[in-house]
Amino acid sequence: MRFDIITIFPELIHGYLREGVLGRGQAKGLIQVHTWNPRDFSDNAYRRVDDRPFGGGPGMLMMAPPLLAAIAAARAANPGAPVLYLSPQGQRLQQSAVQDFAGVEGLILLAGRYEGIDERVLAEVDAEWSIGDYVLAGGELPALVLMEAVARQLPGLLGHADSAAEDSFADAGLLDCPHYTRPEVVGGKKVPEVLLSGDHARIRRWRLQQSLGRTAERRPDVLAQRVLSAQEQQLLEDYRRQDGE
Ligand SMILES: Nc1nonc1C(=O)N1CCN(Cc2ccccn2)CC1
Repeated sequence: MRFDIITIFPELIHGYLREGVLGRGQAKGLIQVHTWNPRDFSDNAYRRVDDRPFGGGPGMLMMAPPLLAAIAAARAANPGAPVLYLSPQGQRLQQSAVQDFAGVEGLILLAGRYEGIDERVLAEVDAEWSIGDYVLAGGELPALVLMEAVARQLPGLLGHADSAAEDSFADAGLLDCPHYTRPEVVGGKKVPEVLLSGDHARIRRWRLQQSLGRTAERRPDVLAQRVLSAQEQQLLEDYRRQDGE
């Protein structure tokens, strides 16, 4: 899968790509990442990419011509890839969209800076996406968040094949269950005995029950989006009863 990132800070992207799952994905040839710097497409000697907003107002905006030229170059290198603009005005990125993106050949991500971009650039943007209702300094982190979430879904990218499939949100929208590892006792707290039982069916049931209970307690909005099976309803009732004890 090929990602083309349009950014005036390519090092913010390449620096992060040297480590972790994205770095390994590049090394394995599972993903290719290219950056395009609008400054390289600026038609003035100062490589200017921003200017004051018409109508006044604080801050600067990214000018359209360098961005449009960078988008055209990215499209030529990544034909058919949708152009996504990361911005607080976008639709909220959820795991369902991440899984859909994992199925495409390529993505072009536009990382904005300053107070935003000239509105006329949006004629070349297929969709706007937000990683959350807060305002960052630029779109590079959101682009990396989207890329990493998508890359984790690519077959062969993660060490343990199941880990992406077992992602809590990938498990049809439940929060993750508690996890434990050695030592068995920490601060007087023991590992739940079910996890030491070797009874894998019982362990699976316990983990599902914990995920259901946690989701009900912390994210009832997420649980409301899921139709529970009879077994899941029973597990959740038992969880609530134990919790109430
Ligand atoms: N939250 C987010 N989820 O995606 N992107 C963000 C985000 O905060 N940012 C910071 C501002 N940038 C520039 C900007 C400013 C105003 C309007 C449009 N663009 C975009 C990326």
